[in-house]
Amino acid sequence: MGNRYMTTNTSGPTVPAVPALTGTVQRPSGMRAHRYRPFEGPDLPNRTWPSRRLRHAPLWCSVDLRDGNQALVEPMDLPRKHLLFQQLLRMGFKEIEVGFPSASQTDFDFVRELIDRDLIPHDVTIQVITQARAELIERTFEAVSGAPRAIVHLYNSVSPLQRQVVFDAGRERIRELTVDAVRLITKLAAEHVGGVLMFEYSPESFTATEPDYALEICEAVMDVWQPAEGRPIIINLPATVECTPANEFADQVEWMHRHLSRREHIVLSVHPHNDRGTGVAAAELALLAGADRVEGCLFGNGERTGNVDLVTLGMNLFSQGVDPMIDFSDIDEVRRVAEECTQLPVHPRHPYAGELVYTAFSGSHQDAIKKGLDAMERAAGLAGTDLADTPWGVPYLPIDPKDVGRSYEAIIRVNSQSGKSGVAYLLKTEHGIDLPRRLQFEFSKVVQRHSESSATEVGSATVWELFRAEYLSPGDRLRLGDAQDGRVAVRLDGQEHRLAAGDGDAFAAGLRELGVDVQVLALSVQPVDGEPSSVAVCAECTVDGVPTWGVAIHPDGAYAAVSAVAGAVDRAAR
Ligand SMILES: CC(=O)SCCNC(=O)CCNC(=O)[C@H](O)C(C)(C)COP(=O)(O)OP(=O)(O)OC[C@H]1O[C@@H](n2cnc3c(N)ncnc32)[C@H](O)[C@@H]1OP(=O)(O)O
Ligand SMILES: CC(C)C(=O)C(=O)O
Ligand SMILES: [Mg+2]
Repeated sequence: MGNRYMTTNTSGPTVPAVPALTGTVQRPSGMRAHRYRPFEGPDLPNRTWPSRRLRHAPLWCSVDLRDGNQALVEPMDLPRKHLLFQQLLRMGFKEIEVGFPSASQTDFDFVRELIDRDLIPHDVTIQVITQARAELIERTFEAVSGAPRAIVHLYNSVSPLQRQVVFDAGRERIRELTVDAVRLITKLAAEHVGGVLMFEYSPESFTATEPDYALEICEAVMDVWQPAEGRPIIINLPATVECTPANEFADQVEWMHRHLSRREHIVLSVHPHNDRGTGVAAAELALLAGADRVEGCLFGNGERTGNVDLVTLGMNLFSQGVDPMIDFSDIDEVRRVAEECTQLPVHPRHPYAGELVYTAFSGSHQDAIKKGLDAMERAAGLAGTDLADTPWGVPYLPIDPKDVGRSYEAIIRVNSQSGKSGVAYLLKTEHGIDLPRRLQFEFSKVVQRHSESSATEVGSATVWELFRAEYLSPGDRLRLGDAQDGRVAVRLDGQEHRLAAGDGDAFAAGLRELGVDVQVLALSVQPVDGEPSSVAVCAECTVDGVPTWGVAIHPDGAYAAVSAVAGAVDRAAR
């Protein structure tokens, strides 16, 4: 059965959608959609990628120092390149494209410094890119001379559009140009002094290229390089401009994966960009479709809308219980270094790393998070395990912020969208006071009134000030004095008395004898950390038949109970 909302099929024209159920009729926008055509990918009726699952991390290659760098307003200078390189090493990247040394003196010098100053760990491979032009290839080999492990990465665009408008050449000519470049690289690689030299080929604009031609050109490249045991080749399939939905990219990758010869000697790599905003999805589906390796940048820096974001990709694996093989445990430091090197801010809502992504303002989210965290603590206590090793299950928080080096401090922030639980969470975590549920309702209205009138966020210091002003500051009707010999001094409506101070109930009985209509419904008592350690008492009372709360904090528990009841009477008169 067809999808009732479908507006096109692959062969027919676009027709306006007419959703039958809601009665809504959508009108054509008048935008010039007729100028654009979908790219026709390979026909792959028996695709296998949809039923696969990602169970392990791919090989990662950071291209921050090349593709990310070439997209910056001010490309990185040497100190910034070193800073980012060191950060990538700390995170555990083992393949790092460090530049385009034939294109810029800075990149050339950077590669030379890495090699000459012995800055490349023995298990790390640097990668350098070059166009298919002899003088640029020769200069590239000069740059990597003496490198212990290096990948020379050759690219040239093979799409029909670029063949026509950039190179003014047909398929044959482009293949010759490519093969000539690979011959030169093969020769220079054989002469390479130093260590291991590997080769990567990218048919640039792969996603906009006829599949049979992309395959033909990769086969021609391999005929020259002759990949074999111990002599692999990296075939990198770039979505230079992301121009297909992620599922179609997956089809393209699976098609290549199945058709490439010598597959066992190929590291099949993908290089997604993010023009449609689906770079991460494209990379994930490409891995299901047979790719072994992903090239991308931290936080999705790169040309236009960026390269695929390696942080999101890696953390997506992590959140499914798969070790990403990259260390994101200090995400704020990674973000700080990336921002310093690229001079680009990371969005506050950036997945896993943005300033606001572990923060809830809205009441129902805060309530669920608070309950989830409480349940986690109980579960850890019952199992006798460390909270950090307890299976994670907190609503609205896909991962434990502590796993990326964040604290719980910013999880709940209060504004006019917040409810009782957020306010209660702040009082509990910042001041150690666990409000009884009905008091949470009462006090959250005080906070709500304040946030609506100020139209701002209410920080935890303000919540505490509001709490003190509401519950802990004496008013005019009833004030307590010293307690002595089981009795407490009271000033009620301007008259001095001494009443029994045994507990809240006895004190309330004394007040009733003085004509105050007060009943104690419940007293909640809890210890509060501090110097000296104190007791907090929340007294649920009725005064003149009206439910009213009083709160007191005091080192002496009995005095705190009396004081809380006095507070309720005093508040009722305000
Ligand atoms: C998708 C990608 O990210 S690819 C990487 C792109 N990165 C960069 O371009 C950053 C660094 N680039 C540069 O500094 C320069 O472009 C250089 C040094 C590589 C070349 O500079 P120039 O010779 O001045 O050429 P220009 O910058 O105008 O590049 C266009 C020329 O390169 C040719 N070209 C583009 N790509 C390739 C390629 N992969 N192989 C061979 N020639 C190519 C074009 O056909 C054009 O040649 P033409 O002038 O004869 O028509
Ligand atoms: C792999 C290279 C050439 C690239 O950056 C791209 O095609 O996007
Ligand atoms: Mg790119």
